[in-house]
Amino acid sequence: MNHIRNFSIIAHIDHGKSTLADRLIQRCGGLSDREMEEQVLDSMDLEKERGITIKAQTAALHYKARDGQVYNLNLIDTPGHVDFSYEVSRSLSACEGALLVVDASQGVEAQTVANCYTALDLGVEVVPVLNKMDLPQADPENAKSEIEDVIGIDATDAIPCSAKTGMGIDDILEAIVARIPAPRGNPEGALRAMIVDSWFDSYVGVVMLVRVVDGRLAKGDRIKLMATDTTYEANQLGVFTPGNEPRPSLEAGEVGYIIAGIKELQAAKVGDTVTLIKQGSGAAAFTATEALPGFKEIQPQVFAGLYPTEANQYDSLRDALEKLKLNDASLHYEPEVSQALGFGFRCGFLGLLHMEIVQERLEREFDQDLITTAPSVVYEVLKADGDVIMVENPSKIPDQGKITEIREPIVTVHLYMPQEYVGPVMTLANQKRGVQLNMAYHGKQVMLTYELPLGEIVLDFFDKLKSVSRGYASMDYTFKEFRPSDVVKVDILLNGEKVDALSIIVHRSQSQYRARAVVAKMREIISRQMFDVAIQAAIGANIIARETIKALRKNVLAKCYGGDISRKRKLLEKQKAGKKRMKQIGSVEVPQEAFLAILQVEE
Ligand SMILES: Nc1nc2c(ncn2[C@@H]2O[C@H](COP(=O)(O)OP(=O)(O)OP(=O)(O)O)[C@@H](O)[C@H]2O)c(=O)[nH]1
Repeated sequence: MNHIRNFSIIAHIDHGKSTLADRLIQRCGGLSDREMEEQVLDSMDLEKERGITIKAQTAALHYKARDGQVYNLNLIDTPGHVDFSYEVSRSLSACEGALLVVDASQGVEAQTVANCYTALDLGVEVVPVLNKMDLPQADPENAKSEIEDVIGIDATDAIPCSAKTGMGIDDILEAIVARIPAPRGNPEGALRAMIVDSWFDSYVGVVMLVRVVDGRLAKGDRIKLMATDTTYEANQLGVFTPGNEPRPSLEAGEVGYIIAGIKELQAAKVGDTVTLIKQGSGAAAFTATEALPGFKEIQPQVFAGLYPTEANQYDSLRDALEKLKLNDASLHYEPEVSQALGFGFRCGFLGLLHMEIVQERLEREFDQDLITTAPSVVYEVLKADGDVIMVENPSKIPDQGKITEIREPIVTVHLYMPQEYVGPVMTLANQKRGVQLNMAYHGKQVMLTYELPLGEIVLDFFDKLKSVSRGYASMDYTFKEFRPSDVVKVDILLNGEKVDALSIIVHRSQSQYRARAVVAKMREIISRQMFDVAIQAAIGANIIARETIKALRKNVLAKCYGGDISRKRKLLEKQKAGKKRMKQIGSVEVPQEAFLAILQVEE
């Protein structure tokens, strides 16, 4: 164990995390120059385009240090967005150290701060690295003082490097060996290995990436997953280099994979503990009695309806969701019927980004044409008859007369920002019905603690936070409780017909304002039809806002004179193409954007 170092890389987008990881892998002999051309660690196309790493991956490196000893360095990749903060905390907890990569020409950026605090909270040793030193505008002194002021760790020994030219790479490897502690844990104890990540492979089933904390696992051992209380046989073990390399066993301190014939990703939950089951005398000593700390059951936070634009595409949407779910345990879905949209699915996501990713993959990889309804959180409703129900779909909230109380989810939010943005961030949090709990200083960095309704956060809080702080503020949040709140359902009516898929839930104090804004936005979005279209918003039977889209006076073809067939055809084709992502509701054509009007309302 003395020769093992487990570390991850914390970096702001574009500061060079992937380039540095590839450089370390290359230096340790894992990659040829040709492979180096392709960045390896970000494997999904989508991730590349968005620049975020969604699936944690790993590489076991062998490094011969200046002391002549060979070390086994395990790089564990971490995802980088607030929706995935639980995964981040699990992958960081599998490490003893983390490289904090800061672009020396840019200085510290907000996104890294929250992850850095997570690492420090977990007792992970943070080693600052100043990247992009080859750039003429690199300013290492400034970057160092920002690390000290903003993050509050000593940056005297920050390592200057260039992932691009290779400068400083050996110094980083030496620092990993010298400054990051070797893993602790009991090699003789009962096996406890934490699932850092898991994914589905169509050939071998579920692959679990684990960090062995105590004990030892050998090929063929029977294992138990403690949270789900299921048992399997560990029929393949190995490490990633970053390609997979089979091993007969995994020892305490190591990071590697287990393949155990698991068919369903839900069985191998991130953060769960793997232990051993053995038969015979003294067998009990191999089975851990206590799981590793930190496991959490991940619940979807945001729900939205996904509907095919064409009714006959329902089966293919279901197949696509099924396939996506194979590799995304946090995606939930169940069939749902909407009067307006027909058959579709109510889906649960970790957050808005996760929702966007799923939607995009369905469209791109599975060729689905979708209508997505506005995202909503889950509400707890106490009905007049004493029943308590959970409601994930605004249109399913019972009529007002049948409700005693609606409780909305409240989260505790930590907001991190440089001092000068405290004012605007507080204003934003107050606007969103936040209650301030605390304010703490870390150097020039401030941490505000608030309680906020999750419903306000999922709408646009993150984007607003970024815009009021010029990108410098960051946040993380955890669920606290359901709390009674004066929220109401606002229905939207098109030509007098209630459209269930357009219902939203808002706080009563904002209902007038938001209803008016949504209706006005929809008037802009829905194009003129052959007849007048009335858009109304109502709470129960009370209409609280109204707009009218005036009928088109001429039809499209009237614009074409005489018999210019080709022009007519072009126009019609254009209309047809424009029909995509539209839904006929009653006699009104409603485009996708109209369903998301609530997201576009400015405060
Ligand atoms: N000049 C210079 N450019 C670098 C260096 N390291 C990385 N880059 C460039 O910076 C950009 C971002 O690098 P990435 O490695 O993709 O950054 P990342 O942090 O992994 O970004 P994401 O994958 O988007 O999170 C790329 O265009 C790299 O070529 C460096 O040391 N010097």
